[in-house]
Amino acid sequence: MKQKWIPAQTREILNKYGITLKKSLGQNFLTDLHVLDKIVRAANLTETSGVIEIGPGIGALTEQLAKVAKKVVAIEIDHRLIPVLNDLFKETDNIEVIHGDALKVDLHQLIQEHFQDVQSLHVVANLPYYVTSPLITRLLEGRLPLKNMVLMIQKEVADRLIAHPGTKDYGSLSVFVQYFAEPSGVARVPSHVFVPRPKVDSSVVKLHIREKPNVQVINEDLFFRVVRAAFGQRRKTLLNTLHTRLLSNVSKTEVENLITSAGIDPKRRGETLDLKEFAALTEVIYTSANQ
Ligand SMILES: C[S@@+](CC[C@H](N)C(=O)[O-])C[C@H]1O[C@@H](n2cnc3c(N)ncnc32)[C@H](O)[C@@H]1O
Repeated sequence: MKQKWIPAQTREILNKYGITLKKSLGQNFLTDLHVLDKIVRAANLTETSGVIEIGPGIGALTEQLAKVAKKVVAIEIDHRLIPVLNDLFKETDNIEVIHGDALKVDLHQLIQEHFQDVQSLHVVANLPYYVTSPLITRLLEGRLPLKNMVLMIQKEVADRLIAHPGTKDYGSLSVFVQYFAEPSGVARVPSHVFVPRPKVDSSVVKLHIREKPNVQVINEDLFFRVVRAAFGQRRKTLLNTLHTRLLSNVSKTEVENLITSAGIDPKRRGETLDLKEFAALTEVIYTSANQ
């Protein structure tokens, strides 16, 4: 049966299977074909694309993705939804439903097993809000062979992903995401298109995965430690926060000299630095520690 993905029908499916939605799993289901279509179009899928969907719910987005992509593999944590998805898609041969936790599933293995025959790979999801940051981190850090990710997330988090240096939303998550990807906003989504309505506003963002990271860094682990330290105390100068949070084993004057030698004013605040400046800072710290 073709679904219309309107609220009444979503409730009907849930009633039929005796499912009450769990807030703890971020279960706010999309019930608007226009929004679903916007998400799918943003991913630039073709008939040779593979899609990993996280949290298919009762399959609203899954169905639209499968109409354009070669194959969709959808990972759903809630076992109660698996029979719903299997029933809905029993006649659709390019959708595979996996019961599992997207934070734990071995995604490299999943790609090996399911996506040998695709020309581009995408992650598309209306993400459960409680795992947004850990999931984005896992997907990017894993260096999966992705072309892009199109994600519906909480508006506040979306604003952080695309934020520029010196703005209130710019933080370590912005730097992390912008290191691996080029993020852009796709759409604001009003809460009334979900069943049930979430308390927060939502946005769709697209992360175009970079072939190489945005900047070259001498040591990635140190780079991200420098970034986290720099944002650790937002109202303090870079000098104070780096001395307190990362370089307490050397004198303040030495920290000051290091920052200056990276071409940065030690009195600036950490949240004004761009990725190139964080990379330069990492280099001087790394070099001085390894002399
Ligand atoms: C916001 S709903 C989206 C549902 C559907 N894609 C839609 O757009 O209507 C999030 C879905 O993710 C599932 N989920 C929550 N945590 C998960 C996890 N760790 N791994 C996989 N799925 C998860 C929930 O059960 C729910 O079905």
